[in-house]
Amino acid sequence: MIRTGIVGITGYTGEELLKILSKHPSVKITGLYGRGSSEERHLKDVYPHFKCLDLRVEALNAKQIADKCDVVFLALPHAVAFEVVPHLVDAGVKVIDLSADFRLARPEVYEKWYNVKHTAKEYVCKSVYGLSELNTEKIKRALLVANPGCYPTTVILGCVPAVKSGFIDLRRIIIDSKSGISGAGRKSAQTYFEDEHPNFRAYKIAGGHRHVPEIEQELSILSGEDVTISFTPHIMPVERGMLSTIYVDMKEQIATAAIIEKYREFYSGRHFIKILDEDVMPGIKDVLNTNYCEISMKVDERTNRLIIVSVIDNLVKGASGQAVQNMNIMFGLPETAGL
Ligand SMILES: NC(=O)C1=CN([C@@H]2O[C@H](COP(=O)(O)OP(=O)(O)OC[C@H]3O[C@@H](n4cnc5c(N)ncnc54)[C@H](OP(=O)(O)O)[C@@H]3O)[C@@H](O)[C@H]2O)C=CC1
Ligand SMILES: CC(=O)N[C@@H](CCC(=O)OP(=O)(O)O)C(=O)O
Repeated sequence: MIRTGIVGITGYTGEELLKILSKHPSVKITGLYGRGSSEERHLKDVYPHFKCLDLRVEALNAKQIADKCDVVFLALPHAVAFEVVPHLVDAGVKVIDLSADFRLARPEVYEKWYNVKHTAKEYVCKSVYGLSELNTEKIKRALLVANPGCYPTTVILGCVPAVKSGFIDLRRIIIDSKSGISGAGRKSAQTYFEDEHPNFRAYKIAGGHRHVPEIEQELSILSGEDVTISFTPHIMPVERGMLSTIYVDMKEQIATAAIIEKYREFYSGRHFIKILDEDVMPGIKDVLNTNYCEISMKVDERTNRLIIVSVIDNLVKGASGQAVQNMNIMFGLPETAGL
């Protein structure tokens, strides 16, 4: 059994990790860590609905975690884990970090977009960007996986076959994404439901969102060319789910059916990616509580633009589910184990 720890258990993604890992056939949960109280608490005092699990929540102590765990999931806000990661990685513990701290290859880019000093720069080059379907071989050998952001997961999976194919303009990709409120973390979600619900609005428009450099970095690596995007995120009035609509200009005329074929070939054998038939549109309900990403597309013949729609559950494929998929890959298990 893989001895597994979750840090940040009181948050949305920590809870989702526990939900998945407590039923995983190859996992024994050996550590749950939170803050708020330096005293150990029973899990059922944090989450009454997990009363069947006889587990305790402890205060974070990097050295103790390393002794008790083979793998640790970090479900903490950005910049909180800088002190923990080096300790765990140096002790040979595998780490899957759900924050953005190790996603951007250049620490100066991270510092600019996250407005915080990167204090574990030497670990950035040791990390692998954990988009499971695209970096499988590197993830197999990784000690530190930087789990992708939720918006980047829908967007990159939705457009990478087109981006790699050479038939689209890589400087004019327009992305319009909508996220359930859990994407903002538990405290912001509570504030939203108290003050705003059921509002629907855009935010951080015109290149203002920190997922812009992450998406551009990965699409540029995958295509071998500089990719530029326009990205507009929205909050939608549901707890979870994410839908991205991606508009790309085509350099030649290609029929929708031929593009769908290319996508199916690209993702052949990848269990969690479903390329839908022409004119079948995915909705967030179709993927809720699952690790699937469903993708649909159609060519707008009037404008010669390809329009792609990609949906996930932000807490599963967009965070904790993909993190477990990465753990499965790292430990040589079937990718679908526990999922
Ligand atoms: N929610 C989502 O859809 C996605 C989230 N992510 C990323 O995953 C990470 C976790 O997100 P999420 O679960 O939504 O966040 P939450 O805000 O719901 O949870 C954050 C967790 O971190 C703990 N925490 C906060 N500050 C500190 C601190 N200074 N020291 C120690 N612990 C702290 C919180 O404890 P306490 O309860 O005591 O405040 C809580 O357990 C973030 O980096 C997020 O950006 C990535 C993809 C999608
Ligand atoms: C709805 C909402 O507010 N979403 C968050 C997504 C942030 C997130 O999850 O950030 P990382 O994936 O980079 O950790 C936001 O836009 O800031």
